[in-house]
Amino acid sequence: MSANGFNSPGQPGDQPARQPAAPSPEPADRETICAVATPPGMGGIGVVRVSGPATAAIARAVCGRLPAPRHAVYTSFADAGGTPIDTGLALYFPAPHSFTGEDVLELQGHGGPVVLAGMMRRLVELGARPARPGEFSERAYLNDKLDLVQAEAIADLVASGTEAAARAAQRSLSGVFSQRVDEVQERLTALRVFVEASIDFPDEEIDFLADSDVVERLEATAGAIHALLAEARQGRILRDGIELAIVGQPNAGKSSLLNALAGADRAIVTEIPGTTRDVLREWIDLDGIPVHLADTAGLRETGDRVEAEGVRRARAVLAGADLALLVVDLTEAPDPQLALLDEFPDLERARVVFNKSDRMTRDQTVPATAVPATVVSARTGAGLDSLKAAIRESVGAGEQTEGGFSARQRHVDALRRAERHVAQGRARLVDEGAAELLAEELRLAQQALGELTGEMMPDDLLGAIFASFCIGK
Ligand SMILES: Nc1nc2c(c(=O)[nH]1)N(C=O)[C@@H](CNc1ccc(C(=O)N[C@@H](CCC(=O)O)C(=O)O)cc1)CN2
Ligand SMILES: Nc1nc2c(ncn2[C@@H]2O[C@H](COP(=O)(O)OP(=O)(O)OP(=O)(O)O)[C@@H](O)[C@H]2O)c(=O)[nH]1
Ligand SMILES: [Mg+2]
Repeated sequence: MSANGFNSPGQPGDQPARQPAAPSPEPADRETICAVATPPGMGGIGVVRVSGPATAAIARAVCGRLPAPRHAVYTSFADAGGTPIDTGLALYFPAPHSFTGEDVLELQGHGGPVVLAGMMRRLVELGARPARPGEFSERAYLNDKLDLVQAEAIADLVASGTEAAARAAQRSLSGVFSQRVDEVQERLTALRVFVEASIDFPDEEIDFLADSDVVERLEATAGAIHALLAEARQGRILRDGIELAIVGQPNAGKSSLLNALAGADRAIVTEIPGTTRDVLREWIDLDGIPVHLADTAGLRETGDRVEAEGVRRARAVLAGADLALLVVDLTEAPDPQLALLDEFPDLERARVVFNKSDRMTRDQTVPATAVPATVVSARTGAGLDSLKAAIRESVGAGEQTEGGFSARQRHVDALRRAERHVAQGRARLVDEGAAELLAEELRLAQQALGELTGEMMPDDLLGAIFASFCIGK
C-alpha cells in the first residue's frame, strides 16, 4: 500500500529504502526509443539518448564496442558504412541502474542540428524509434524510478521561471512532497485495517464505535491532509502564480484599481455604472510571484442581457480565484457593498479594498469587516503599496520560499478530495455509527492520494501528463 520508493538525486541515503518491488508486470513498452536531449540549435555539446532493450546492440554498432558501464568512453559514432558521423563521449547505463531503469546509452557529440539529425537517422536505422515528449520520464515512472509527483517536478524544474520556483521543484523531485503523501497513506491504511476488521467482527463493532480513539485518529489524519493541502497550495502558487479576482458593485473603482496595480491604462474607466462587461486580464510580477489580475463586471441584478452575462462571468472568476478583492466605494453606503461578501466561496481567501480614500470626509471612519481590509485610492495611488504587501501576505507567499515544494493544481485537487472523504467518513461514523460507510470513504481518500503519486492512475490521464513534457525528457 505504501507508495513507490524514492531516488534522491544528489543526496543518496537521505531517503527511506525502496520498497521491495511488487512482481512487476512486463514493461509496458518494449520498443527502444531515442531522442536529442539537448535544446535544438547550435551548442557546445549535443546529447542523444537511447533507452530500451536494443540499446546494447546499438552501442556496439555505433561505438564499435559496448562501453564499460557508467564510464565515459571517447569514441567515434559510426554510420552504416563505418564512417564517423561525429566523435564524442559514450556512456552506457545497464538496466536497472539508469534514469529510465532500462538500458540507456548516451552519445555526447558536438552540438549542431545536422550532426544530431544524422545521429538520430542512424539510431532509427538500428531499430530505435524517436521518443514521444516525456517518454524517458514516463519510462522512469513506469519502472518505479520516480513517482508521478517527482516526474512532474522534473518538468517543472526545467520550466521554472524564478529561483524560488526552481528550488521548490528540486525539493519535490527529491521526494519531499511524495514522502508527506505517503505518510498520510500509511495513516489511512492503518485506519482501514482497523475499521475493516471491526466490520468483520460485528459483535465487537459496538466496542469499536465507542472507541473514541478512531475518531481522534480520523481527526489527526484530516489535520495532516489539511496541512499538506495548505503547503501544496503554496507550491502551486510558486509554480503558477495566483489568480486575483477584482469584484464589487458597479462604479466601485475596480477597473481603476486594475489599471493602478498594473501601472498601465488597460481597462476602460468611466463614471457610468456597468462600464466593464468582459473579464479583463492583466498580470503583474509581485516580487517574483506572477499575479494574474481579473477585472470584472460590477455585481448587480440587471435587465441588460450583455451586462447580465458579464455578471455571470464575474461570479465564475470569483469562484475560481485564489484571492478575491471586494472593492468598496467609500463615497457610497458600505453595508450593501459589504453584503457581497456573502457570495464569496471562501472568506479565508478574501480581502476588502476600500477605494476612493481621496474623497473621504474628515470625520468619516472605515467600517469593521469580516475579512482584512486595506484603504486605497486608485486615483492617487495612496495605499497601493500596502495592498500589494497584503496580497503577498494573504497567499502566504514569501514564507514559502524556504522548505516548500512545488505542486500542481492536480495535486491540490486530489488532496481536497482526500480531505473531503476523510471528513465525510468521520461524519458517517459519528452521526450514523456506520463503520462500513467510513471504510468506503477511507478507501476513496486513499484512491485520491494514489492518483496524486500515480500509484492508481488512469492511463489516459498519465498520457496527458507526460505529453506536456519536452521531447528528450
Ligand atoms: N548526462 C546526463 N545528465 C543528466 C541526466 C541524464 O539523463 N544524462 N538527467 C536526466 O534527467 C538528470 C540526472 N538524472 C539521473 C537520474 C538517475 C540516473 C541513474 O543512473 N540512476 C541509477 C543509479 C543511481 C546511483 O548510482 O546512485 C539508478 O537509479 O539506479 C542518472 C541520471 C540530469 N543530468
Ligand atoms: N475620487 C476617486 N474616484 C475614483 C477612484 N477610483 C475610481 N474612481 C472613479 O469612479 C468611477 C468608476 O470607476 P471604474 O474604475 O470604472 O469603476 P468600476 O468598478 O470598474 O465600474 P464598473 O466597470 O462599471 O463596474 C470613475 O469615474 C473613476 O474615475 C478613486 O480612488 N478616487
Ligand atoms: Mg470596470
